Amino acid sequence: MSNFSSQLRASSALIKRLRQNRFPSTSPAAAAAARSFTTTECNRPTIVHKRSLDILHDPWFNKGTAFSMTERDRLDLRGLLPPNVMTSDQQIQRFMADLKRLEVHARDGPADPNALAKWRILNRLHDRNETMYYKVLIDNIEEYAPIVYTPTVGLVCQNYSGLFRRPRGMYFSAEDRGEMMSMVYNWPAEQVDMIVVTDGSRILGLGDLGVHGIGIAVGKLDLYVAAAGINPQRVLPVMIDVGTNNEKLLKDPLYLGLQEHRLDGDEYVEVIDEFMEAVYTRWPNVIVQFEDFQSKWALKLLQRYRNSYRMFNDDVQGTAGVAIAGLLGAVRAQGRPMIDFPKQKIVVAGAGSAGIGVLNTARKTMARMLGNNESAFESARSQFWVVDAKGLITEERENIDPDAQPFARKVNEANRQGLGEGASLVEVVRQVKPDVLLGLSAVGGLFSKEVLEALKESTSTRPAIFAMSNPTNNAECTPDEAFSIVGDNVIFASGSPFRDVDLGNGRVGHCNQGNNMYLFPGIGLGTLLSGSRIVSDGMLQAASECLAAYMTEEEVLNGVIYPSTSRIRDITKEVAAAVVKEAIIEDLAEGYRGVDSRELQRLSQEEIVEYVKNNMWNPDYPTLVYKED
Ligand SMILES: NC(=O)c1ccc[n+]([C@@H]2O[C@H](COP(=O)([O-])OP(=O)(O)OC[C@H]3O[C@@H](n4cnc5c(N)ncnc54)[C@H](O)[C@@H]3O)[C@@H](O)[C@H]2O)c1
Ligand SMILES: O=C(O)C[C@H](O)C(=O)O
Ligand SMILES: [Mg+2]
Repeated sequence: MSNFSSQLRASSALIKRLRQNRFPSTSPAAAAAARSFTTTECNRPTIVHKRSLDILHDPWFNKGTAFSMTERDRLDLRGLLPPNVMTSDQQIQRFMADLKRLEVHARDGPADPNALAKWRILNRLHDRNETMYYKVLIDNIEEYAPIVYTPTVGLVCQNYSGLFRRPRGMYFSAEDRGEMMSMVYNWPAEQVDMIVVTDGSRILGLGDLGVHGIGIAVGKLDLYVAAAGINPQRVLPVMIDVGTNNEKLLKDPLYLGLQEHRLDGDEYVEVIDEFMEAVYTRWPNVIVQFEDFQSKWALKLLQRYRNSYRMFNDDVQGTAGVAIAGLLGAVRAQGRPMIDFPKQKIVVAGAGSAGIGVLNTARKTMARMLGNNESAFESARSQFWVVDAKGLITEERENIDPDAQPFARKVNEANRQGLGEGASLVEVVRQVKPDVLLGLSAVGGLFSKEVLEALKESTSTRPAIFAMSNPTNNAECTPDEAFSIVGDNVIFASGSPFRDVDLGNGRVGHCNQGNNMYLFPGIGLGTLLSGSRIVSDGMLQAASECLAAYMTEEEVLNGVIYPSTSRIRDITKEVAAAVVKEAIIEDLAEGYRGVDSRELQRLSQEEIVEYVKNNMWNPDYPTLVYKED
């Protein structure tokens, strides 16, 4: 508890913080410093140590037909390319014409039957010319995020053995024990800023996909580049292959990973420890994002590493922040102030790492609003009803998961509501009449007609449904079902993208995408640019509050509680700036590159945003200059 209280002391009241500018006005010297250390790197030529075909086959440096004639001469490329020098815009037009051919017979949107074919075309571009790939992605993020990221990335992981062409990222397997410290030097980049690592044990809601889960790390890092502007030469997707418990993969002769059951217990932890030591030895400043580890390990590994390494778990912490921002938006959408959040009755279906992450953070947020003390923390507990595969969790539950224990309903209290241990979701919704129904269960269709009918009796003027499980088929319900059964007034968010619903008479039922993509890129970028050695609770809270405050009053009243993906680069910049600010306030910011902590302290709020913006990579071709090794 004392730890919690000190976090609370470190941060002032939620509402106040949302709009507060706690930074002193800037001195001319600080402003000049901000300008000088934000010079972008892309103006400088890039030195390369290869020429000729080696350049064309290197996606980091290849420009294809956009190599100018002088550059072709300088790099021994004359005659190796068609003679017409193209601009990068012309290249993109040519590429897009090819990509769009697939759309002639396609329904657009998430159920696009050509999604996998589009992924292949984009992946081939990624393999041969990274700059152009990210330009296409950034300029068309709304259209292609669902291809390179959720939901198509799930399909890619499921079909990875057939789709695999060139490797991307690094694989550390149980067979590599004792070798990782040297293996890590096989990666060609001297500098790595961001690693996304998975062990493939719980990919989206698709279960254990073993080594094929590498696709999720690649997809997350695509967003790091596209949304956060992390330099693509400084990202590293990692798969830790400790085996798989997926019986189909164990028997599949075409499976690409270790065909043995997963390591467990101390043996498992030793592998992850060795990996962490190796990557932090080579790249002491790297940030490691843990992704799609099964819940059994996700929370334990987070506790193990979070105070000693610069790391976070996206499914636990990123998801929690996105959910809180959405929950606060849902309160505002009812025409009530955010401070009413502690009055919300919330039913959560799913008590895995994602559900528990949301519950812990929501409870702390309520407690802060209620007065930041133990009794506030205790009273916040009673706002949650948690249902897992065995039904309502009460204190009567045998062998209760210690992480779910704090949310078990007291038996007397549950009985008074006509509920008992293991009560079904529909019974719970009927009796509780919640304001919010939030799903992180990975069970598609869990919010059945019966459950949604029961939600019609909600005591809220505007009930909210968060069907957050991924990919599309795992969503607890669709927006069509939500609006048609519960009513036009409902607030709806889903983890995977769905189309808005036509409610007739020109009215639209808005489908929000409640996905951790709105936070993890900004958390990573903000941590990087602040130089904080850890990712603190305060930094995560600042990220979440920034997302909550991003939506205007008018938007939330119209049921829009998350921004559209087309704004993801802007929201990520703001989130990163909020994270940098919080790191400065908490005295965690040690600086980044030429910028030391004192210089960071002197920056005004606007300058921090500028600092972040100027350090975001843009997909422009640099001039290449050859030098011998
Ligand atoms: N939208 C997002 O940003 C986001 C972020 C993280 C995770 N997720 C999604 O959340 C889902 C869960 O992730 P996790 O790591 O917590 O998984 P998990 O498998 O560890 O947890 C699933 C939980 O759901 C419960 N459950 C299963 N069947 C149920 C039922 N019939 N009724 C109620 N509860 C039931 C299980 O008992 C368990 O507690 C996945 O689909 C994942 O894609 C979404
Ligand atoms: O990957 C996503 O789309 C969100 C989340 O991290 C998940 O595991 O479902
Ligand atoms: Mg995930």
